[in-house]
Amino acid sequence: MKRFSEIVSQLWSNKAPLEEEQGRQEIPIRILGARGAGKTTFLYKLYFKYCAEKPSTFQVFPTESHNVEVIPYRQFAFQIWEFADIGASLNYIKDTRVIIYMVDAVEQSKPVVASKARENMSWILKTFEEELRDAIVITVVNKIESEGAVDIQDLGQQWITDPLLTKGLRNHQWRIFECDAATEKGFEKVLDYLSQKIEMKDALTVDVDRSSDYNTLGPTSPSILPRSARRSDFFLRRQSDANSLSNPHTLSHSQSHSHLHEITYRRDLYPQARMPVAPWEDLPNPHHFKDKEFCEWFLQAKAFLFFDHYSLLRIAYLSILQDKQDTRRLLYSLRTILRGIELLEQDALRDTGLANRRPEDLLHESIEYSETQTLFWIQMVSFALLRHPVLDGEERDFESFLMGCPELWDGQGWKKYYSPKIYLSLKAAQEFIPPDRKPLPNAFKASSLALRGSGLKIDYQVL
Ligand SMILES: Nc1nc2c(ncn2[C@@H]2O[C@H](COP(=O)(O)OP(=O)(O)OP(=O)(O)O)[C@@H](O)[C@H]2O)c(=O)[nH]1
Ligand SMILES: [Mg+2]
Repeated sequence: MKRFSEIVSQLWSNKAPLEEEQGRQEIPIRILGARGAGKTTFLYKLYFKYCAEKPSTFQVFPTESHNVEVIPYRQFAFQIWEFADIGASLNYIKDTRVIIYMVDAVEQSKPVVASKARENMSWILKTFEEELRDAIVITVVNKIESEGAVDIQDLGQQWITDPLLTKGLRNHQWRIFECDAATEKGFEKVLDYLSQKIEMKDALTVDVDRSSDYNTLGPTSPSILPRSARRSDFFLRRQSDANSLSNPHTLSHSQSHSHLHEITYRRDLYPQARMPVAPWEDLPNPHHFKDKEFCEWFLQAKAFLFFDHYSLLRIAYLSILQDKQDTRRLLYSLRTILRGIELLEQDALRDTGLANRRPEDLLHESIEYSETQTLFWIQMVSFALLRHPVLDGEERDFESFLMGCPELWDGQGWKKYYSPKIYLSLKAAQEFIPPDRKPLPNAFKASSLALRGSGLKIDYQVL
């Protein structure tokens, strides 16, 4: 094993003594990737950051076979190996806990290079499926600060829509990270993520007592919990908080989503849905957005940390106020976003090994997708706007609007109009069903009203 640090250890007096590595749990990590991706630079930038003073000149040469260093980080000693190419790594893949697949962000803009990387990764995952069963697999997009670098969201999208890769990654909680080894940007995110994952896996597999008690896991795995999802806001309860075992919507939840997932929309009409590829904790909390940002983010169907009743009312309000609202697009974005959140939740649950339970702490406040429920709330907001119209020239943000409409705060308000049997049914999730208890308050024709905010153009009969 060639340890660069052993060769140069005489040169720097404050190199971390080997004893410091002792007492830490050693974690084998393999960095794979095409030549020139920056694997050696990444390793030695880490080494100089955490183990030794950086020399005045630091030059990397193409790796002949492999390099390895031990980087102390938190309670771990990351034993990081990087290889010249895949061939050089084959004998070492089976004994690793982490695979980092590194790609060059600039090179990835070339379709041939990008597809080669995906092909290589698929091959590794398939060939070493058994050996890598418990490994953490991540992709690191290096040189992200360079001109011509790809957007990692786009790259992530390519990876998760590649059928072979998706198959290979299905048993891994794969994530994509960006970094720039030249400037050391993004290093901590990668190391923090790995530390956290390893900590969680160890807690589940080694300490049986702890793994059986979710509460003891909580503090050790903060990032999987949608912490910012637990709002302290005074209004609005979870729309589906009436869910219980006898709730037909709950029972048909997975079925309902899988069906909805099959609904196809004309992609040329709408921006392509972006599935969440960032680490869970990086997703934005919708309550932190200003109205305009929130609307833009939503209409691009980009992932949120959660999407609650409050967010639904908000997008309804903002889109009604826009002259060219497009309800189909709204439904499309909402469906995509909620599906993304559902996938993240499953991921988080799988991380905790508690897939068969829904521990209280993991419950976020996201609504579930339902066409009837969405259109019902759009209609309620529309009605509220009739009663509290926004005058031309008046700027009223959603928060102020909502403050004046307490009737919207209660997520259970639908019960006056619908029986739970209808409102929570699978059919209602898939298509709009008119209320069975009493008619919607403003079942008007959009063209018959001149007030701003009343021009809801929904192509549903009831409207
Ligand atoms: N601009 C920029 N250049 C980088 C970055 N990381 C590495 N490089 C450069 O990319 C080139 C290749 O880097 P290496 O670290 O040798 O890449 P490698 O993956 O180890 O390559 P092989 O050993 O040949 O497999 C070198 O010239 C590095 O200086 C980065 O983040 N930004
Ligand atoms: Mg190298």
